[in-house]
Amino acid sequence: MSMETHSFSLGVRVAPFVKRTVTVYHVPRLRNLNRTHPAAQCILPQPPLTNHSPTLRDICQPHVPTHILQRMEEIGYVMPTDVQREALPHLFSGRDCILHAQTGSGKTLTYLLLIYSIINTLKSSVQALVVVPTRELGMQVTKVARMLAAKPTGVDGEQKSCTIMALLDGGTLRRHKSWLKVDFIFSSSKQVSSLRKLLTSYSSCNNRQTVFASASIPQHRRFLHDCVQQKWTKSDVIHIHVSPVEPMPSRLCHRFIICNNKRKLQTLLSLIQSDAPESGIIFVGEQSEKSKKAGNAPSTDLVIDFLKTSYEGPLDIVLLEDDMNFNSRAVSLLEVRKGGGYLLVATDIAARGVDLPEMSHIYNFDLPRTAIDYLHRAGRTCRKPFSDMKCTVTTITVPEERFVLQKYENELMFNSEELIP
Ligand SMILES: Nc1ncnc2c1ncn2[C@@H]1O[C@H](COP(=O)(O)OP(=O)(O)OP(=O)(O)O)[C@@H](O)[C@H]1O
Repeated sequence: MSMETHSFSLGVRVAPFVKRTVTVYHVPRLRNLNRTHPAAQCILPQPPLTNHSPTLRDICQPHVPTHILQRMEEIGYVMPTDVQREALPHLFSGRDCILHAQTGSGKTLTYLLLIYSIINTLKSSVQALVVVPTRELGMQVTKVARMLAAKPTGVDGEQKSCTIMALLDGGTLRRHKSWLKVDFIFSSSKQVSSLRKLLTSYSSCNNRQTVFASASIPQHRRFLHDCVQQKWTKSDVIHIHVSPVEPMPSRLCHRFIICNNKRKLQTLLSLIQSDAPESGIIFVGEQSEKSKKAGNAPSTDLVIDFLKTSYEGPLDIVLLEDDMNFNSRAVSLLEVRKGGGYLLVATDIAARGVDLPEMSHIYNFDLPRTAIDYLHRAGRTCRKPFSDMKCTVTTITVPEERFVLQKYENELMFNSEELIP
């Protein structure tokens, strides 16, 4: 099972007695499934919003504390996105769910509203656990959770806001230290086995509510079957699949440009100069072990050095890659979140759920390794629900790789427009 998951613990002050625990796995990539389990139910999209559509408050009112609803509306969350409208009633009913919806569609708020509908901040023990693949994501989900938990403006009532603690890199819960280490994408068997333990030994699917949230579940029926067979979820788990025929937002414009390897850097510069983006992410492939052994500089350094000497535009150039230590990565993300124009040169660590709503341009300097990686990189843009902001993903490819991009187009059902250099 190759899974990436979101993991951070809501360290709220709660009592040993727990009404219901919630465990959420924001899992951007799940193993393929071939069979539908009879008990599992698949929910397909409902009709689009009309002016009589329920607001988030209408959907959440009986379940989520008023002060959280007030904060939610203060932040600007008024109308539900499709996944929120479809998933929340099932989540509030206590059902295990697999939330399968596009990147940037609001899955984080969906499971946080469920968590706030359940935890009791006057009692002390851990009542909810969110598992994410990288520290950046853990901090991001923590930030949204803290925003929702803050006391609404002008409310003096007794309602105690809860303390949100991100347990990153081991955290204080000793017995769970092994799997609270955040900062790896569950790909190796060792990492996946610690996740299996989390799913099956540290707690049972019968004494918790389990939610998987993902923008990509290739052959999702098989994953659904595994969930029930391996007792990761209860047998009546619901698979909520929003926009099943459109894995990526329709307002995303895909482009590609063919050039030889020697011209890639210059081609990137010309693209940035002609697009003049307000901000952009330039995804670069991770350096292979062979290239490291040969003492070559990583592609990220080559791109950064080239842009620092050749790019004369107004945007700051920022680096975010796996090999950086956590503090340097946190500084880079802080830099980018400050707003203002920037070009973020990044490896795929920035492709997992990082939320930069103003991002409009994505450049694949190196081709993503898989179609799912393409989807998650592309998903770093088009992150403003209800907005018609035009967003583009441009892939720079050498002639012999064109067929790979075509394969991704077929798998993810999109078309790319060719730019002539
Ligand atoms: N109901 C809403 N109304 C307006 N904006 C929303 C709403 N729900 C979420 N958002 C915003 O949409 C953006 C994307 O939300 P979020 O990060 O939860 O998406 P996601 O589905 O988890 O994406 P990914 O699959 O990439 O992790 C965020 O900036 C969030 O603030």
